[in-house]
Amino acid sequence: MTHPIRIAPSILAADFSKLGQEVRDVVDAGADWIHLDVMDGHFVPNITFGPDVIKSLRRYTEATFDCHLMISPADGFLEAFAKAGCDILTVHAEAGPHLHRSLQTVRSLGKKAGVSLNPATPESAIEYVLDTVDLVLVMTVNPGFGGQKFIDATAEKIRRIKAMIGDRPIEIEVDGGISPETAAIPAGAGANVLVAGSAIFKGGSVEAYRSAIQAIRAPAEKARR
Ligand SMILES: O=C(CO)[C@@H](O)[C@H](O)COP(=O)(O)O
Ligand SMILES: [Fe+2]
Repeated sequence: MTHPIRIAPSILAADFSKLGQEVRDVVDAGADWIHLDVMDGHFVPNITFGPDVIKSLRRYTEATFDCHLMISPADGFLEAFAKAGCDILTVHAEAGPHLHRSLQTVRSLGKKAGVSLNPATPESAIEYVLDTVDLVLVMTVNPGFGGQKFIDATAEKIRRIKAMIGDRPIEIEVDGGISPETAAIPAGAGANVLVAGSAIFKGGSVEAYRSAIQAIRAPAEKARR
């Protein structure tokens, strides 16, 4: 199944003092989804924000809220993130012992279920949950921080996941180190959702966001298969 290329700016790199305006601006600039990085200081060595912040951002746009939960365990918070207005809830395969249950819970809350893999986790970790997910998020850096370098070895993992998925309607997302220079690598391997934080928000204006989004989208669309 062919999905469109989607660009999902990560607000981790936005100006936190005016997050609502940043979300509005990046949607005006052509963002398809808004990527929200939730970090707990336990699963990853950084802390960001929780459901209350997401709920307050929901007022600024109707764009899809793509919530990347870097929290462990995640299950006790899924309902709160669903109620806050997340459309996609992605849990890490490494975050808890009952991945299948977490994904079932997300779907029972009426949300799209995503599963994410750290760079060191093999694709076999998600083999038995593929019928329970709408999205696979392949981390192309180690989670926790923006501004890191894209890990080239992840391209092979994306190709393998694409083959495993077959004709299921699952989207493949990549996250970390995505820029105009690297975007063609994951797109050529089979990813269709590209998260980018620093490469988009470093511009600081709607016009700069628009050209950064286009500079990522163009090579990805050219490379995609
Ligand atoms: O989940 C994460 C980091 O853990 C990401 O979503 C980053 O926010 C991506 O930032 P850049 O690598 O694009 O700067
Ligand atoms: Fe992320």
